[in-house]
Amino acid sequence: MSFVDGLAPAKVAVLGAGSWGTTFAKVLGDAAEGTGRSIVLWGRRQEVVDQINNHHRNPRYLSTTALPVNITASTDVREVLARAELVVLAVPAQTLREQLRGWAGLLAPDAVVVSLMKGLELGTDQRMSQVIEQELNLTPDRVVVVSGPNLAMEIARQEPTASVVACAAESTAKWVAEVCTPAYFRPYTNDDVVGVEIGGIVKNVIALCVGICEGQKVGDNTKASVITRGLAETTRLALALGGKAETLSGLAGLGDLVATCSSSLSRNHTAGRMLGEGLTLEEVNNRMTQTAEGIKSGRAVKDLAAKMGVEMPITNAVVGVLEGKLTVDDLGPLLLARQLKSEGD
Ligand SMILES: NC(=O)C1=CN([C@@H]2O[C@H](COP(=O)(O)OP(=O)(O)OC[C@H]3O[C@@H](n4cnc5c(N)ncnc54)[C@H](O)[C@@H]3O)[C@@H](O)[C@H]2O)C=CC1
Ligand SMILES: O=C(CO)COP(=O)(O)O
Repeated sequence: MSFVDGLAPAKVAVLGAGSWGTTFAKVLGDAAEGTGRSIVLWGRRQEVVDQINNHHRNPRYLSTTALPVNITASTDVREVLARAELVVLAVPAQTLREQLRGWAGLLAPDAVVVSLMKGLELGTDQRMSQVIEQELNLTPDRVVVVSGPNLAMEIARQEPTASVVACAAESTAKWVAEVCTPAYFRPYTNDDVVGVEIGGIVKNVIALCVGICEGQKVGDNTKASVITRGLAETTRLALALGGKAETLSGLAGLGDLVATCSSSLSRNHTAGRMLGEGLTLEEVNNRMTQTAEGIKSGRAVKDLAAKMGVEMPITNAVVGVLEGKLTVDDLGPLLLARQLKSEGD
């Protein structure tokens, strides 16, 4: 198998044909041009799969993007996973464990698994790489996380973007980075899987808060304050879990936080804005057609931080709003009334 012998994979499976799964398949497909490598997408809906196979498009998620011809799709996960040396996972975080239980026996024996997901599992407070290791019985050297300022729509338009490919084993991270490097996408490797995942998870919660600010029509000082203090609490959690501070000041930390908190393309930012405008969470959920991970992961982050003894006031306040214990108008006064402290604490 190629991971073992160092050769690039001949087949890559991407499970999840939503916004990011489809876009990342395009990244892989463009990078594979002229190599003979095939990219096979698994989707749940026959009409999505048919559109990809017959028209090289996924109009449900990426209406204007033409997909490379080396991408095919199927609803048959067995067929998609057969002989795939690299398996990329892009389903909503809270559904991953259950999905993996059905897929576990179908993976090729030496497959490397990549998580594109930015969520924390409710109830267990586990990161997606931990869920993958547990359910597929994989060692950390075969589990990779891709994360960074990666708004799918911009990448689908081939706008220059950098990202992070993280794995405990540098050789695996390099192996994966080499197959996802088309001209418009530049991955950097990193061995800090914890820091990379925590950066991607918590920025969604902070983006909900910045979205709330936007919905309330407060200005840039407030949003910059939330972003900066949001990064401080994200970094505290990552460090407590064994992550590195420099990861959080890199692409998967600050980079993703800035992209998500500033972009109207972000689903978390959009959901926050609607809350800030006065919609209830139920109304927001009814309007969302794509996954906004922060809505559910917020609670898991709060629980994990409490378990680790890490102070996360912005996360706690956002969860208070999501759970109906606080109104959006309570947020500012609550956060500002906290006891004064040193910026570095
Ligand atoms: N869209 C983006 O710009 C980015 C998304 N991500 C992350 O990627 C992950 C996936 O997000 P998107 O593709 O954007 O979401 P999406 O909402 O666009 O697509 C989710 C996909 O999962 C499928 N799905 C929904 N429920 C499912 C279930 N119960 N079992 C199996 N499949 C199910 C949907 O049919 C769809 O194909 C999330 O964790 C997100 O945070 C990360 C970076 C960028
Ligand atoms: O993770 C993302 C950008 O890096 C996408 O953010 P949203 O899930 O909020 O759209």
